[in-house]
Amino acid sequence: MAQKDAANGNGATTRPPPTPSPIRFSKFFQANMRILVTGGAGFIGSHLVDKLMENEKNEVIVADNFFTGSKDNLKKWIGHPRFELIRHDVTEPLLVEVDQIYHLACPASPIFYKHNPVKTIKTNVIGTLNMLGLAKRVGARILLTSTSEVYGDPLEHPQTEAYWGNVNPIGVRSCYDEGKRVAETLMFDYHRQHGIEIRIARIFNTYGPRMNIDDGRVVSNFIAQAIRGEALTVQKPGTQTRSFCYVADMVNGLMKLMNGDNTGPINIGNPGEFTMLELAENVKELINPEVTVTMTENTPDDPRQRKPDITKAKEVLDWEPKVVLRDGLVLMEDDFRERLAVPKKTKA
Ligand SMILES: NC(=O)c1ccc[n+]([C@@H]2O[C@H](COP(=O)([O-])OP(=O)(O)OC[C@H]3O[C@@H](n4cnc5c(N)ncnc54)[C@H](O)[C@@H]3O)[C@@H](O)[C@H]2O)c1
Ligand SMILES: O=C(O)[C@H]1O[C@H](OP(=O)(O)OP(=O)(O)OC[C@H]2O[C@@H](n3ccc(=O)[nH]c3=O)[C@H](O)[C@@H]2O)[C@H](O)[C@@H](O)[C@@H]1O
Repeated sequence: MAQKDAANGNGATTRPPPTPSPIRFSKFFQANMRILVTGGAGFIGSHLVDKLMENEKNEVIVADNFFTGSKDNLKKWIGHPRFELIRHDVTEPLLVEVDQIYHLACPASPIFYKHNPVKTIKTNVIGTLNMLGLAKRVGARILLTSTSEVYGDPLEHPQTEAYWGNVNPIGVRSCYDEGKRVAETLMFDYHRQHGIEIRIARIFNTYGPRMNIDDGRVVSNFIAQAIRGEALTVQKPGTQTRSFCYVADMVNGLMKLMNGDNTGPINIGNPGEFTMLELAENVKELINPEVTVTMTENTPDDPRQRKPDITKAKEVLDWEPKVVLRDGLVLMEDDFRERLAVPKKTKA
């Protein structure tokens, strides 16, 4: 049946979605849900895989080129009969029989996505096109992890999904934020033209265990610096804001979106908003009060403020984040201390 998305305000679809493979209707078919996670060796992807694998009815396939991800993040599943790991670059077509596709593959930290901007935009555009082609071929539902960066340097605050954004189309961040905007366009065009079942999550800054230690993003930088006893590098002016979501909350939101009825786009994030100076003070107080805070140069087009309006997520997904920043930072500290081999000092 054609998916009705009038409620999402995006116009009616013109065609019904493709039917799944005939084997689905075979009497002896083992009715497991086959789920592809692109970018599943990365930070959010590997936490999502852990959660999906908890359900014994799920078979999970990860496709990743290991640019910023690692097999280490998935080591507990390698060899498991319901799990497969494929070294694959999403800029090349992929043919697998699956029911759902979580499409996460894309470098996310600004230092990585700016490293090879042409590759970043190819990943967003050709990669998403390839995954939509796969969804069309096998009749799978596909979820795209878009980003709050589609709002650019937002002039509306907080950001609702109705805001069209303020994005520099030719700046150094454009490979990522314009790339994700085109990816969203492709998703809706495949939905309207071919009836593909789509879901779009607009993710706001997410943090937690397993982030790359030298990832370059602000939470991982500050925590690693505090543990190593180095100065926390606040980029100027330090009054810019972000809203940080703990990864377990994020994964719950993504799964609710995938398994619900609304195409999105839906903001998934934690509305608790902090300046970078406030974040540094929190990390310092919780992890190492002896470190100093140093001001460093910023990069071009850094958004000055960002905070999700999550009214839609609450209403249509019955989702809201549970972990407050100070609790999440402590959970992340334990993981970083273990990987950096720097145990917590015990009080004498
Ligand atoms: N973490 C955040 O704060 C955040 C915010 C907004 C959106 N997102 C989106 O969520 C997704 C996951 O982000 P993350 O924080 O886990 O980042 P990450 O860098 O840890 O994970 C990305 C994964 O994609 C893989 N990858 C990159 N290019 C690929 C390609 N061409 N083919 C196959 N695999 C490829 C990487 O190797 C890595 O495993 C991304 O799409 C990102 O844009 C993340
Ligand atoms: O949530 C999102 O939508 C996007 O957020 C991040 O992009 P950004 O907010 O720029 O993330 P960071 O690199 O962590 O920077 C956040 C702020 O911290 C500042 N910063 C960063 C690093 C640092 O050491 N010190 C510091 O003050 C930056 O100037 C910036 O203002 C992610 O990296 C993107 O993948 C994601 O799509």
